[in-house]
Amino acid sequence: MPFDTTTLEQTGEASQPLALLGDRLPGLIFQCYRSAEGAIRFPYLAGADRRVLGDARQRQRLAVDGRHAFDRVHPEDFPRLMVAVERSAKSLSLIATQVRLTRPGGSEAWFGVRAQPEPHGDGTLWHGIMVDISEQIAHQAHLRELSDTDELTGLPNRRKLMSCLDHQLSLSCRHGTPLSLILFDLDHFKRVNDTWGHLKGDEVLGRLSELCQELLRGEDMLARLGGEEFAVLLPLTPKPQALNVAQRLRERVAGHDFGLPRHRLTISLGVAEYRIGESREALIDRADCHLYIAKESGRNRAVGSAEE
Ligand SMILES: Nc1nc2c(ncn2[C@@H]2O[C@H](COP(=O)(O)OP(=O)(O)OP(=O)(O)O)[C@@H](O)[C@H]2O)c(=O)[nH]1
Repeated sequence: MPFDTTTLEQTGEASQPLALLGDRLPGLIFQCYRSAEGAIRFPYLAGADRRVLGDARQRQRLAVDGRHAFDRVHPEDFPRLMVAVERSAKSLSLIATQVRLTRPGGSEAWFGVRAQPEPHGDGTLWHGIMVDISEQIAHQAHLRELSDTDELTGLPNRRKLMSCLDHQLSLSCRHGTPLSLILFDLDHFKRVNDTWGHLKGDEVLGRLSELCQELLRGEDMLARLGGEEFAVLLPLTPKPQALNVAQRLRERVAGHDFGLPRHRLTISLGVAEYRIGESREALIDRADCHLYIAKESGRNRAVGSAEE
């Protein structure tokens, strides 16, 4: 049965309040029809945000050929949206997803999409709603950032390091690329707190973070694990190069004046390169074991193997 686009708008008197509401509704209500051959049309569009799909003329065209509506979807979100549409058409299940759309002026907005499908003629008809959720997405990003950041130093915290480590380990496994981890710890930091006070200790931790950050490449991740313990994740880096980085960090800290009268600060470092297939914990344990050896063998040194 061919799809009649007029029937949806000719629903009699009862449609009058709905049409008024539709214009003012902060969002977008739509019907989307896809034929068995894959042709897409938007026979019904309403709501204040319908303008996201273009001016009146452009929207009228969508009633005949809806492909251009998808030009507004962010390229990163497009495949996910298409998968959701396919799955929904096949199983007649609700589409519930989030996509970025480019408004006609060029600005980008996140929309939450919900659409219920039903078989119609030889194709599928969705009844859907889209709401601008940009503020919620920004708020969520802010909360995520807070939960991933160490308050004192502004560095990524342990939680963030662990999730990046998981990601980098899977890349390393898949592509066989090297990956190294440095764990380091300030030597005798307790003395700093005991002698100059906790506030000065905090200041030292902040300055130490800046110093180390300056030495590292953009793709390396410096994180504070807690207390006076830090980690550096070095993607695409085999152990000899990671040991070089560790030595440079050590020298940089030992040569820096932290403003502590007659006192120089040093760090001890443990370095380990990821062995394809080992667990995250095993890698951390090996780096930690090397750090322990560095401490035991006199501090202010970088250790990359258990034999040292
Ligand atoms: N100021 C400050 N001190 C901290 C913070 N977190 C941990 N510390 C201090 O770091 C010190 C760590 O002491 P220890 O674990 O004995 O280690 P250390 O004195 O550095 O000795 P080694 O690691 O063996 O060289 C303690 O005094 C903690 O109070 C912090 O956020 N701020």
